[in-house]
Amino acid sequence: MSLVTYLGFPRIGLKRELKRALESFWRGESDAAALQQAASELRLRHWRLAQDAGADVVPVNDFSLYDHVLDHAVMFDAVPDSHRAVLDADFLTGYFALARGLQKDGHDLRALEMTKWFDTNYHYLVPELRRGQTFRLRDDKPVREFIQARDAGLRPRPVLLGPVSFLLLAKTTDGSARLALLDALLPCYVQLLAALKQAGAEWVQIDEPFLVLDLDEDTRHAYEHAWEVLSRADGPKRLLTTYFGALGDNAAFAARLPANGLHIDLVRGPDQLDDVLRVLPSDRTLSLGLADGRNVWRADLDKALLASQRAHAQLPSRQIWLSSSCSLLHVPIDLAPETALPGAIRPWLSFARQKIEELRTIADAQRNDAGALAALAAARAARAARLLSPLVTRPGLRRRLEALTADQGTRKSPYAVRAERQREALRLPLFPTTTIGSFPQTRAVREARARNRAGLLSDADYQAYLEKETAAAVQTQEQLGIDVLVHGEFERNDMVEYFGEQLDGYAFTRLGWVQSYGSRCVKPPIIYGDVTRPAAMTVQWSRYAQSLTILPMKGMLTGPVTMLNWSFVRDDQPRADTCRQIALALRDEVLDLEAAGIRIIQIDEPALREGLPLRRTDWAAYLQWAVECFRLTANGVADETQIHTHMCYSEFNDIIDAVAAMDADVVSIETSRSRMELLDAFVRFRYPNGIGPGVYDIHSPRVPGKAEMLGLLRKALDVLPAEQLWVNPDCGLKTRDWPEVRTALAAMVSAARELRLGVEAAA
Ligand SMILES: Nc1nc2c(c(=O)[nH]1)N[C@@H](CNc1ccc(C(=O)N[C@@H](CCC(=O)N[C@@H](CCC(=O)N[C@@H](CCC(=O)O)C(=O)O)C(=O)O)C(=O)O)cc1)CN2
Ligand code: MET
Ligand SMILES: [Zn+2]
Repeated sequence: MSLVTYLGFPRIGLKRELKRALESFWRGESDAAALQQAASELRLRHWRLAQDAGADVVPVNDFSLYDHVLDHAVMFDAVPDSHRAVLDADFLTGYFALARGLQKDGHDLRALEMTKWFDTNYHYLVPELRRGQTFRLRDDKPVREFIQARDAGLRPRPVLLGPVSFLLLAKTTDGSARLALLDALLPCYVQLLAALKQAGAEWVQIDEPFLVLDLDEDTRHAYEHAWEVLSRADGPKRLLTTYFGALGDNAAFAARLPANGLHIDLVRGPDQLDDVLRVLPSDRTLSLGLADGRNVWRADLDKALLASQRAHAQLPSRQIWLSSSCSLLHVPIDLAPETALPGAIRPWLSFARQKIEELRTIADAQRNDAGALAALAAARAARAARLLSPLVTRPGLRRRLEALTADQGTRKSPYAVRAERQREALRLPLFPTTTIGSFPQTRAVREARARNRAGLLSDADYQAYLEKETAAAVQTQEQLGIDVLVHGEFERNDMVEYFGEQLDGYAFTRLGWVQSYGSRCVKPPIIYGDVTRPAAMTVQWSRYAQSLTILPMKGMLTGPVTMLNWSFVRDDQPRADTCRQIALALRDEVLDLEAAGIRIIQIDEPALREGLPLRRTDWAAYLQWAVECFRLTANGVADETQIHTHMCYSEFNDIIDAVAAMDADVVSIETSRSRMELLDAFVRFRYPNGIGPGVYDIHSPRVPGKAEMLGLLRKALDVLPAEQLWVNPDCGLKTRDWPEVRTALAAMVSAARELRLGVEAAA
């Protein structure tokens, strides 16, 4: 008999109920009790939904008010000293101060750094530790959520982030070794496991995703030691959970760690089942990650059934669990309300709820349940229809891809020649100022779009409204004295979804929200077929904005790699092939913008680094095609046309050659939170092209002053030639308000002007 379960569920709610509850609490419009009530209802609703879909056991403590890594840091009291007093005085105030900063009532607390959760578009908060850090169990959230589910009649399994993964996700502020803190941390886990057992937990799920990465000796020792200590605790049975890849060379090692069960990801690592069956001690439960927690396609149930049968045959006396590959956090909740999806495509898809139903089908098919066998046949037919569907292929595009030549990805002249031509054509001052693209997406802008979608605002009136906003943004930038303008992106719901909506081969959802960080969500569009561009997508807006000013107006596009990494991607061909198709569509857009008189074109690639494979052996191949795709998009233009790219959230040391190979004329990066640390990679590499290191942290409502920005720019000038330096914020300004933006940009422009005066005086 197989038991059906999953590793975690989306938290935000089908209608983003958690977002609304959080934002209303932050605005002071509702109190803590209302927020906790909303959270409690969401948890219960999601457990019941999973149970109704066929789950036998539901995870608990997968829920979080903001982020699960932050929850663990707070639970172990691993918070900066500066924040502890507020946390002691009022839990939620302290918790959100860590997540978002706190500038109120005499406090000036910064937020913890935010970074990518492995290779996903989810962001977690980075715990800050130091040598000699002490830990104590200051909260029992996993126990409370266990009790809530238990009392509601469910069979709950608490989820914890494992001790080694927790430390590896953290950073130390003094550069000391994180894993040296293991012995200080482990007693918290031992105490917590005892409390969970006492509350009645039979199993606990302990996530150790780092086991699918390359491990050094120290980390292996840490794993052995930690799991040895956990095995001696008087706690529930321990499921060692791995996901986001195959265990690979860590398979035997992970299988032998003292746990009672092992979970493996059979979507990212379909070939690892036999390896694991060979090395897994016979007393272990095996949890099979069969339903894809990272994508939205219906599973190949025949294949999944076979895997499950193979596991049963090899481990006849053992329990086999059928589960999701990873947490379902990264997929939308339910397909049922997506009535607007094309009828031909809907049957191909499976969201969180449907994935649990699929697992139920596999379990029931094993005992030849008639309903399950019928469902299996239906799933088989749907998959076959998808693979054969004429909607998926465009022969014309295939021919165009085959005819591609290398020179299409290469600029006509080398950078030095282009830079000279661009200097003549654009006549920009030294230290040119610009912004990254978006201006505030105010409630009014989003409401106008929602009303237009609902048919309450005509297309003409919506268009006029957007033109008015764009014109006002252009005027504001001119008044502020910015050198290279942007149109503001008011017409875009999101930098990926907006393009997806205009490309063929893409479908999009109404409620397919996926959490990106805290209360912020995205609706990743779904690439189901060959991607082509039926018509120009941005030319009208760029041309309109350029018509309002004599200053250069930047065209603004999302790059092919980011379009790929932030969409749900078809799984019937290599990702590289899909990326090349998007690159060709965007190349046409770039050339259309150039033909429309746009002299500077920015192609954003914030997700290029995020897509880097988790294993080093796979890096080169990925970077090869990712860079090739960017070049195919960007490099068809004349020497005089200036290509910018933008990357935020990037650690550049690993990819600096690739960034250089992209050969953009200017790259803007996020550097303000790290006080220009991220610039190091460019300096060490002697990166030759233009660089705009961000001087304004746009993730915080805090407004930096001129002196602060000047300080950052001088730091950059210490290591870079003046001709290379651009002046810009870290990223787009869509999440900010206008008053903050005006003040900050005015300060940014005067910082750049002062810098120019300094250079002239020195000359
Ligand atoms: N895809 C993607 N990934 C990314 C980023 C990004 O910009 N896009 N940026 C980085 C950080 N991540 C972010 C992710 C989301 C948001 C964000 O602001 N999201 C918005 C939603 C954006 C959106 O889709 N907006 C729609 C829908 C807006 C909406 O809620 N409308 C209301 C009505 C209007 C109202 O009353 O507010 C409704 O439909 O009910 C629109 O503008 O049309 C949010 O959560 O609030 C910001 C940063 C990394 N990853
Ligand atoms: N052009 C985009 C913007 O300004 C780039 C965002 S990168 C996450 O919003
Ligand atoms: Zn950005």
